[in-house]
Amino acid sequence: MIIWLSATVLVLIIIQFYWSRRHLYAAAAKMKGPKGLPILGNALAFFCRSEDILDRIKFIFEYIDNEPSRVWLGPYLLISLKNPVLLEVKKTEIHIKNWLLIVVWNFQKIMSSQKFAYKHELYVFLEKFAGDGLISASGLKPNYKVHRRIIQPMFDLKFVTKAMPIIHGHINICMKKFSELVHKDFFDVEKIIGLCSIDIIADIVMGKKANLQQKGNTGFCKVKELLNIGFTRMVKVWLHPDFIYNWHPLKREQDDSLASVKGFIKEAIGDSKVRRKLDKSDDEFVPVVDTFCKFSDENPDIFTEEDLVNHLVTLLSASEDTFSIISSFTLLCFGMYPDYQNKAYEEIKTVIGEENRELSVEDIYKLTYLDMCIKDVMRLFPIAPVILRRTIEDYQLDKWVIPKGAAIAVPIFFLHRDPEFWDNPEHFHPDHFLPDVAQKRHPYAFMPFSAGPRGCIGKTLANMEIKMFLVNFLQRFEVEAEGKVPDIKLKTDISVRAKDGYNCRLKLRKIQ
Ligand code: HEM
Repeated sequence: MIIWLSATVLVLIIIQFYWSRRHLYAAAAKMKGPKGLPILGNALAFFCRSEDILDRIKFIFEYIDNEPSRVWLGPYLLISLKNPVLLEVKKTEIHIKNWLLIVVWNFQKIMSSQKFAYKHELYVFLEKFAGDGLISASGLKPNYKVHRRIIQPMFDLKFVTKAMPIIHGHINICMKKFSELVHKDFFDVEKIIGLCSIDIIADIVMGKKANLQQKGNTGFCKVKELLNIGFTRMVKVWLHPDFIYNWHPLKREQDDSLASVKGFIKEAIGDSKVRRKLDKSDDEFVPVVDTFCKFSDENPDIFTEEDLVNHLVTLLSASEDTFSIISSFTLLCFGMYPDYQNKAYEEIKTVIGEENRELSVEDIYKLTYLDMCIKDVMRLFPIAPVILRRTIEDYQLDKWVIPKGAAIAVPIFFLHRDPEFWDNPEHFHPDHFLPDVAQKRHPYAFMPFSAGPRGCIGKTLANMEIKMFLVNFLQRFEVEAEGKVPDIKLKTDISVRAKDGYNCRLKLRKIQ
């Protein structure tokens, strides 16, 4: 009797579950997409080693053409919008006002619309350690917008300009490390740049001297590990239920990494309290942690102690290795395509000269060819291969319905290599960004920093760091690498990376 009753209850629960989601199934049935299994959908594609996840994402998305297409990740419906025109939905509104018929072309852009500025439920696995930090916050709670409005201006050009001498100091140390490796065998440049990247972020965001370039990697704080664990959990649906995950070795790793990160942050907050008691002139650089702590002290209701920690975890994770990954990929590309490297160097020689000196914002803005090179690197190797937005109401998109509760998946990696928008999609080809060529391209065909209200707040800082690094590097060294871009094997955790490292060989530049 009890078995019969339990079975009936279970069946009723399953029916109720499917019935409540019928609008998702109806919408998905009208879309193309890879075949999946009942319940699991396409989730088993990710039953693989972590380093093969990008290949599996590629495998799934290669099925997908320019129409909205569906992928089921267990119970989650992801709708891929690969066509940038669909990311910018044209909707006609007709109003009758004072007997006049007014037709309004309302360009409701998915990427730039507040209506689509909500992160999908899958980000909850990042929220587990970064709480309502900007990257993981769904955006549904009112404090998201308030916090974004407070934090975004903290990374403006004024902040970056003041940070430039500090960044320059760390890059100088990095150059000394590179000069020890000149004319040696191939080595992974990211191992050197990565430490410089952490030294910079520890200094300008956390107000701490990590000195990893001098001391070597001493474990620092395990923020990268945390992000990777969160990402693994996002894509592997069998790790979603807490009762399974809590027994998995990743949970212990997560607890251990979180303790290390929070310990580091608490220390930085303590140091900040001491530092803020000292008098400072207005021109002096103020690390982000001090601005945060001051704001939190003055507005404890808006910016609680918990918010403070969550935002610092987020900023550390967003900035710890983004600079080093893009700079390393750029060196790899320059090594593989020496003509472009020479052209970038010639521009630096003309604009800045051959002398190593502190750079100004104006210097950096004049380096238009270098800018084109970096953009093409970010096209080929976007940090985030796919981003997910949540739909909060049914949305009619041409003949399709994007149902409430589905995720809009924006496959940035695939947009960036779509032959419809790029002449030479699989190769490093800075001419993709010649002004007259770029002008003709759809703006959403290139989104390395995402776009709109959930776009990256660290864009100016990242661009400046990368360019400062490359100017200093190219003034001193020539880089060589084997193969061409299609030979670089890629993987992704939270960021796209080179599977086999960024192996380059250095020569001292001959100054003519
Ligand atoms: C080359 C370097 C960088 C790239 C390519 C990059 C790219 C991105 C992308 C694609 C997103 C959207 C993520 C999503 O929607 O899931 C994002 C968001 C974000 N980035 Fe960056 N980022 C870079 C550097 C930085 C740096 C240095 C910082 C810190 C200062 C930073 C802070 C953030 C934050 C806080 C968000 C979340 C914004 C929000 O949702 O309100 N990023 N970034």
